[in-house]
Parts: sequence; C-alpha cells; structure tokens
Amino acid sequence: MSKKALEVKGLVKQYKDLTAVDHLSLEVEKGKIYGLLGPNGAGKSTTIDCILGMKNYEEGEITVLGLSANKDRKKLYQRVGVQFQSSFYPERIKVYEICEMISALYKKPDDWRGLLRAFDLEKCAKHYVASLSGGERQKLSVLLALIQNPEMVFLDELTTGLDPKARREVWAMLKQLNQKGLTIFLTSHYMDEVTALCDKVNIIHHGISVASGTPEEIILRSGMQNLEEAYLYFIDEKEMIDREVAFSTL
Ligand SMILES: Nc1ncnc2c1ncn2[C@@H]1O[C@H](COP(=O)(O)OP(=O)(O)OP(=O)(O)O)[C@@H](O)[C@H]1O
Repeated sequence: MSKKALEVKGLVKQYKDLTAVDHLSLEVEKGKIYGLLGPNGAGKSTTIDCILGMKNYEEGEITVLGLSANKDRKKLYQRVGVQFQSSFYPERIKVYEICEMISALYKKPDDWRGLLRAFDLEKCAKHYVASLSGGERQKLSVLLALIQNPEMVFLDELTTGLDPKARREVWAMLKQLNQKGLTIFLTSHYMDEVTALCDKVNIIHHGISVASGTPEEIILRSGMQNLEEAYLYFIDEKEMIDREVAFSTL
C-alpha cells in the first residue's frame, strides 16, 4: 500500500496572464502534518483548490489518497475533510444544525457533540453561526472539516483570528487526531504554529517552491536561528533573484 497521502507533480495554474502556481511538486506521507507556507498571494489557496478539484489547472498530475479529485470526487470527499471559509455557511443556521447537516452527508461521522466540547463551542450550540465571534467561527470551520472522521484534512489558514489559548487548543486537538493517524495539510502565516505542528513544510513564493523539508532542515539550510527568520531569508532570496532576472532582461 502506498505511503503517500498526496502527490502533486508539476502543477501549473494560470489566471489569464498570472501564473499563480508554477510547476509545483510536493508529496505528503500518510500520517504526517504538512505545511504550505508563503506570503499573501503566493498561491497557497489556489494550490489547495486545484488539489481538491475546485479549480481547473493547465498542467500537472495530482493524486489524493490514490484518487483524482477530477475523476473520483465523490469517493474522495468521503475520505477528505476540507475547512471552508466561514462565509461559505448559510447565515440563518444554528451551530448544532450545521453540525447535524454536515454529519448527515457522511457514512461514518464523528460524534459532533464531542467535537463541540473539545473545541469549547458547546455553549454556542444553539447560537446562529452568523452571531459567533470571528474566532468561534474559525474554530467551527476546523471542527466541521473533522466531523466526517476524515483520513486527511485540508486546513487553509488554520488559526487566523484565534486568541492564543484557542490556538493552542486547536493545535492540541489536531496533534491528538494526527497521533491517531490523521494526515493534515495546512497553510498558516504563523511560524510558531508551523514549528509546533508540521513534520514538513514547503515555502512558496509567486507560485514557485523556494524551500522544502523539515523545519529543522530549512532552518539549517538558511543559516538562521528559527523558522520565521529562515522563511524571510528564502522569500528575500527569491525576490532578489526575480529582480536580477528582470534587470538582465531590460
Ligand atoms: N479567481 C482569480 N482570478 C484571478 N486571480 C486570482 C484568482 N484567485 C487568486 N488569484 C491571484 O492568484 C494569486 C494567488 O492567490 P492565492 O489566493 O492562491 O494566494 P494565497 O497564497 O492563498 O494568499 P493568502 O495568504 O493571501 O491567502 C494572487 O496573486 C491572487 O490575486
């Protein structure tokens, strides 16, 4: 049986003249936590959308849990959890109603009441989703991605807007699920989060991979002290190369 949960080979995604993802390749092993990092507009969400078959792409091959999102979408969505942005949910729906609704879509859902407790959202069960605070909505979006008991989960901007305590609660929850075998693919702008969670990371800039490996390998290669400094080092280096290329073609 393959050890790979995700394989992306030579992904190219264009928006008219803009190459948002430029020959990106990556692999995620089953049972690991993988972080896709990069500045605003680097191409992270676009990559996830292509992986999940929500966007067409010009070139590349993508396999998730041995399936193609374009060919086997139904099968894949039974096995993969996706964190949608909170704006995706209907306004006039209560927290417990959306939990019930999403649970009903899957064959072996988790106990959503237990998840509400674990995410400290039990007190909000009868509140309208629209009335939740930004952080509560963010936690709910992570919870909803886990409700189906997935083998792999895609979490885009995992803890944006969460307070420090809530962030740590979400990390602990994800680590616990990861120890039980859940493969996690996440994007984040917080390097402490990435250091705490990720086995491997890939830093992209203008859709191109500029560094990948374990956080330790990336720090070592950059000669810096921590992942945040290493991240900035690789982003700066790429910008310098881009400037030199632009200059030499003048
Ligand atoms: N539908 C679209 N049409 C045209 N351009 C788009 C579209 N969606 C994204 N882009 C552009 O593609 C690039 C990559 O966007 P993307 O949302 O993938 O970046 P990101 O790394 O997820 O950024 P952020 O960290 O800000 O969420 C950006 O320059 C963005 O403006």
